[in-house]
Amino acid sequence: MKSNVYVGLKPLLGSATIGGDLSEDRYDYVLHPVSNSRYRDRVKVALHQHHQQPLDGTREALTVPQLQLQDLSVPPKSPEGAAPDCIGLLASWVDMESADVDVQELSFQVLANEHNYAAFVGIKQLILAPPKNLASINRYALMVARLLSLRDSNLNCGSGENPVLSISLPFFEDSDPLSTWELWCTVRKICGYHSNLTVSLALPRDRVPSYVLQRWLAEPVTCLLVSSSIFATNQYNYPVLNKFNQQIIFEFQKINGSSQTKLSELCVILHGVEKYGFQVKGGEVAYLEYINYLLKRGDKLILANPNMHKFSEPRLMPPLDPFSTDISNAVYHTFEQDRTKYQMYGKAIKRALKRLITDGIMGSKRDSPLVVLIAGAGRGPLVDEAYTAIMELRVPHYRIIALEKSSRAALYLQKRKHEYWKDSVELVKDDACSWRSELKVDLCISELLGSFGCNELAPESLLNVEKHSCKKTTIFIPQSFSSYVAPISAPLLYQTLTTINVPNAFEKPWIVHNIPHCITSTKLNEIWSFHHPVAGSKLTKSAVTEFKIKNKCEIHALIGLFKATLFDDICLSILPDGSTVKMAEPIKGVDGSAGLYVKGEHTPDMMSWSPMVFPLKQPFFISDDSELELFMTRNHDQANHKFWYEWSVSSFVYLVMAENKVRSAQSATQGASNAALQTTQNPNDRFALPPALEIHKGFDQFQSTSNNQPDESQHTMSEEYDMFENSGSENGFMDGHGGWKSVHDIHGIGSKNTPVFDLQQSSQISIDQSPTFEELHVRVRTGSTEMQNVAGKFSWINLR
Ligand SMILES: C[S@@+](CC[C@H](N)C(=O)[O-])C[C@H]1O[C@@H](n2cnc3c(N)ncnc32)[C@H](O)[C@@H]1O
Repeated sequence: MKSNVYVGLKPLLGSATIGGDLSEDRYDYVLHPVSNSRYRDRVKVALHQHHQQPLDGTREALTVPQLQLQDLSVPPKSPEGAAPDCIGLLASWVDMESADVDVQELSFQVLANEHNYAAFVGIKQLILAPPKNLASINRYALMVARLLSLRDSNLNCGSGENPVLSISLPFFEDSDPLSTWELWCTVRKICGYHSNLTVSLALPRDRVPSYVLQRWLAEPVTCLLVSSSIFATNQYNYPVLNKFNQQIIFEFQKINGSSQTKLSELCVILHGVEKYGFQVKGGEVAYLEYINYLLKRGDKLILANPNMHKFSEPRLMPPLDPFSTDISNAVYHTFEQDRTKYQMYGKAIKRALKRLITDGIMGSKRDSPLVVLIAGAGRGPLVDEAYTAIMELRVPHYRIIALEKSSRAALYLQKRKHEYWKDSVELVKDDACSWRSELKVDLCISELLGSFGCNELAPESLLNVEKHSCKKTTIFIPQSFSSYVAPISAPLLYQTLTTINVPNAFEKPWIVHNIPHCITSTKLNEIWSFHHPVAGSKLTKSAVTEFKIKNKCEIHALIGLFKATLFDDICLSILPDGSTVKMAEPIKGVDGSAGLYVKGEHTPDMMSWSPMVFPLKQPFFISDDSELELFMTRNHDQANHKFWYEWSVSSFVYLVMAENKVRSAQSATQGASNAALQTTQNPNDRFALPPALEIHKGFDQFQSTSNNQPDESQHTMSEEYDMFENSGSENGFMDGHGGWKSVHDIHGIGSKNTPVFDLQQSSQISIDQSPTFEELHVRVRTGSTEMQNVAGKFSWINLR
């Protein structure tokens, strides 16, 4: 197990280069601009000369000079150097979003030169300044995409591994806490979810809403930028971080870089320490010592808590199919490590046996023995639990039958029978689906549960036993189990599925182990459940379920989870702790009242099941205050011996309209196949609209209505030079507000050209609510995905 969290420093601009300053050796990384002001000046001259050429056919293409040794802030490293590794800062004085094609080209060439140099000398990561203007975000993103595509040419000419490009952004903005995430989402989408594109976040000055933190935890964050200005001092005048920033670092530490495909590490980068270092006890180095202390404390906590540790690699696996294939020995071995699961089973078995005794099903002087069946015994751990319980309860007359279809697992059962069970367990090597016996079972124990509950076909497997070998009083362990779903944002999952060498990977369910994801709905929904005996109930299910989505998000998949009631109140659950769960049917509380909502709780320390996901072929963007409707099926096709799932989602928004407007809207949408307009006059049967109705415009909408394009014909020389003049020196962090300040300071962007993403101005439209007409709530479909795995074409289990 390895921690992949490191500490870096951005030294004062113009201070010694790598290895020159001893204090830098205490860091894992130093952050340096790739080129210096000399290069900027040379580029400036080149542009000037270009513009002085006559505007006729003789004008030569703009060519930016190559980097010279004197232009470099990061000189080529000698291999024997013990200096810390370098993270490069790309030039922030270029204008990636310029409408002037010359400036655009110049900007690209500068960044490309820096990028190619970084690739050549082996710099693993380059940090890019944020976009300056939301209205021209497409130009920014396309420039990033162009830089990322340098990859192929570099690799072809043997220039070494291309560096990761990391866009620096504030954690959030007060006016719209997800606006910086949305910006990132737009850029990475345009860049095709490139695996070399990551984000570096400036730790905030103010508390982050938890949904924003959750969102970022699933994104490929490679650096946390920590300005010395956000530190407070403790009673001894040492620099310390606020609790919420400590929490942010800890949460990212738990992720341990596993949200990225390339670097798989996180660097906490301190900057500006020279500004306040003299004011705090311990000086500049006290900041580093404090971050090291936080990371050590975090590591200890993580290692002490098995539920927390994410120090193992993220993995994507096809779900196990113990129904139609045999499980490998290694998988059995892994199952058997989970003591918690067997302890829960042991408890449930003991309690069920006691119930059978008190109910008189088996009296001490009974002639017929108590019959316990373990259906799908594997290598025997549940037989152990049953045997131990029977011994402890001194059941005088019993039969234990271990039924297993795998002949290899049966070999282990045979060995165990002689060594541990004193030959008092009967072994049957057979398939539960066809097993016939004269016996009637009192207690039927099985563990045929998948991560989605029913996906390992427990209902199908036990049907025959229920029909032929059970009686009315038979107790089943588990008694019942339910499947739960929720939409998730999981960029790494999407990236992995686009590159994985599996045909139709998006049409199949997967098991995700340690792949960071964020549940984007307010609740998880129970979708269906099975109660043993299942005979008489339908094994095919079809469900429509709705989720409320409060905050804009991009959905990559549906997560599937389960909870099983083993016996009474003894449960196994992989629902996330603290989640709110909406049940399919109201359930009775202890006070007798019925409710739809319960709190989810993961069985502590249980590790056997990782979540299942049903991927979406395309990332699905959903705006604030939307509803997501999931359609899902579980298909048991007896005639064709085939089992499969199908799924698709649609998004809706609710509008409040005056009655006459609804009528005109309805006629406008008539015949439109992808738009559904439904009205309801009862606002309580759908989730409530915001009290003062507003339509929160999404980022895309802003782009399409923006009129901010500069008039290219009015381009002047003075504008060209602004690009160079605005690259002022670092300002104190204390004198700025908002998260952008910290990001700008990292790049030395002066206050004069502060990018203004005035989302407030553009994000809301008020609707006149004067109550002239009766208000109607209108449900408008805003998007739909394709139905996936139709008819089990790509993913199915053979029922034969
Ligand atoms: C998920 S494993 C659990 C095994 C055991 N409880 C453990 O913890 O190792 C399910 C077991 O049931 C067996 N199994 C699945 N379907 C079966 C069937 N129809 N008949 C008999 N055994 C079955 C599999 O071979 C496998 O050994």
